[in-house]
Amino acid sequence: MVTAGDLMVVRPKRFVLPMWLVVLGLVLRWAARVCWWCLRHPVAVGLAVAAVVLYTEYGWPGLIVPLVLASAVSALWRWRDEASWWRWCAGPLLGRFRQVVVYRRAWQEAMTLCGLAATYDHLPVLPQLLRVRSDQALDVLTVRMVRGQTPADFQQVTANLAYAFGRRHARVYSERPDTPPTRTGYWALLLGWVDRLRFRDRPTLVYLVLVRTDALRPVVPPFDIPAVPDFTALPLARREDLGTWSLHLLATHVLIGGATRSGKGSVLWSLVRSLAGGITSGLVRLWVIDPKGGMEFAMGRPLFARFACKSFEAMADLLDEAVTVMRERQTRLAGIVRVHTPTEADPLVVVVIDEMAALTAYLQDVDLRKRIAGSLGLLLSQGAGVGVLVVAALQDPRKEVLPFRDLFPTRIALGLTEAAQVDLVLGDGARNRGALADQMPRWAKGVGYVILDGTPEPMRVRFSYVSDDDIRDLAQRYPAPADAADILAQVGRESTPEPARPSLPRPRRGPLLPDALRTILDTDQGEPR
Ligand SMILES: Nc1ncnc2c1ncn2[C@@H]1O[C@H](COP(=O)(O)OP(=O)(O)OP(=O)(O)O)[C@@H](O)[C@H]1O
Repeated sequence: MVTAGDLMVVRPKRFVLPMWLVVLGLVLRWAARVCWWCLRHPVAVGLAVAAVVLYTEYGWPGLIVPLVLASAVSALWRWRDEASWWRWCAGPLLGRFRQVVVYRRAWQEAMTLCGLAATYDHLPVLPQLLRVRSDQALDVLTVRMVRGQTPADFQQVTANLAYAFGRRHARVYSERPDTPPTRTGYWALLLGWVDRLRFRDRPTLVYLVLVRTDALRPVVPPFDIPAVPDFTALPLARREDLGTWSLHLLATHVLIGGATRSGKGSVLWSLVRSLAGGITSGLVRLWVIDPKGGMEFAMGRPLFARFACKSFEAMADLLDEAVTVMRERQTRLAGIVRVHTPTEADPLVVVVIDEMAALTAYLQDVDLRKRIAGSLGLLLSQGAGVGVLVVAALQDPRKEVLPFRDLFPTRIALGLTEAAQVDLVLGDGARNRGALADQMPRWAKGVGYVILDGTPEPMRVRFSYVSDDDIRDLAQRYPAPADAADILAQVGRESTPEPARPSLPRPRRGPLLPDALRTILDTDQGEPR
C-alpha cells in the first residue's frame, strides 16, 4: 500500500529574471523590429524623415508646398501619358495602399474561411501576401503558397476569394499574368536581363487577380479597321485590364459557344469587321453560311464571296467546294511550305457558320447531314494549314450536337445555360479555373471567356458591338471584289509536279557473293546488262 510518506513532489527550480532585464529585452526586441521595418520600407521612411525635416525648418508651408507641387506634376503626367502614370506612379501607390488597408486586414480571415490555411506543428500556416499591384481596373496580388499547396487549390476557390474581398470577379494565375515587354533601343540588352529575372519561373507563387472596377460593363465600340489585317492579331474585344484582346486566326479554327441572345453575332461581326480591309483587297474571302435564313448575315452580303442562307443543298455545296479548294492547295503546296501564307493570288478562305447545329444535328435529311458532316470533318482536320478556316457559332455544345468539337483549336465561351457546358466549350477544368460563363448577368451581352495561347487560365473579355448601321456602312465601304466568288477557277491550275528524287544506291542484301561470281551474274553472256 502506498502511504503519504512514499510520495515525493519534485518541483523544477524556477529561474527568476530581474525586472530591468525583462524590460531591456522587450525594448531591444521592439527596436530590432522597428529597424527591420525601416529597412524594408525605405521609401516610407525617407518620406517621413523629409516631412519632419521640412516641418521643423519651414513649418506648415514646408509640407504644403511640396504636396501641391507633387500633385501638379502628377496631374500633368496623367494628362500627358496616362498609361505610364498608372504604371509607375498611381499603380504602385494604390497597390501599396490597398495592400495595407484592404487586403492585409482581411487576409487571415479570408484565407482561413476559403480553406487555404493549413496547420503545421499545431500552428496555423497561411499563404503569404507578398505584393499588390493595381491598375485602373485590377488588383494583382502576388501570394506565396503554403508548402504543399498548388495553384489548383486557389483556382478551386476563385469565386470565394473574390467575394471574400468584396469583389465579383477574380482569376488565379499560376504564372505572372502580364507578358514581358518587348525591349528596343540602347538599354534593350540590360533591360532584357532584368526582365528575365522578373519573369523567371517561380513555382512557389500564385497570382490572384481581383477585378476592382469592371471595365466590361460599358458597351465596347467597334475597333478601327486595319487597312491590312494582321491575321495573327485581329482586334476583337476589350480585356478586363482595359487592353485589347486580339484573335490569332492564322492556321486555326474558331468555335463560339453561347446561349441564345448571348451575343454570338457580335463576335462574328467583330471578326468580319477586323478582316474588312483584306476583303476588299482580296487577301481574304468570306464564305458565309447562315442557316437562320439570312437573319444574321444577309445585311452584309456585299462583303461575302459566297453566301448560302436558304437551301441546305447550297450550304452542303459550299462546304464541298471549300474541301475542293483545300485539296487543290494541298496538292500545290505539298513539299513547298507547311503553313499557307495568304496573298491576293491565294487568299485566306474563312468559312463562317452561324448556328452550326442546324447543319450537324437538326437537319432532317440524313444523306445531306452526312455529306455536310463529311466535308466539315475534312475541313476541320486538314484545312487550317492550307488557309481554309472554319469559324462557327453554336448554342448547344454537347457531343451529340457537334461531334467534332475537339477539332476547333480556338474556342470562345459566351454566356451559357449550364455549368457543364463551360468545360465542353473551353476544355476540361476551365470552369474551375474561373470561366464562370454560366453565371453571366443579364447585361453581359457579348461578354465571354477565351483561353490565351500558352496559358491555361481563361480570360474574360467583351466583344465590340457592331450595330446594324455599322454593318451597312461596312458593306458599303468594303465590298468583296467582283470576281471573289470564282476562287474555284484556281482549282484547275496545274499542280506542282512531284519533285525528281535521285535514286539512292541499293544496299546489298542476301548472302555475300565473291566479286568474280557477281561479275558473271551481272553480265548476260559476257555483255553487261
Ligand atoms: N457586344 C455586345 N455589346 C452589347 N450588346 C450586345 C453585344 N452583342 C450583342 N448585344 C445585344 O444582345 C442581343 C443579342 O445579340 P445577338 O443577336 O448577337 O445574340 P446571338 O447569340 O447571336 O443570338 P441568337 O442565338 O438568337 O443568334 C442583341 O439585342 C444585341 O443588341
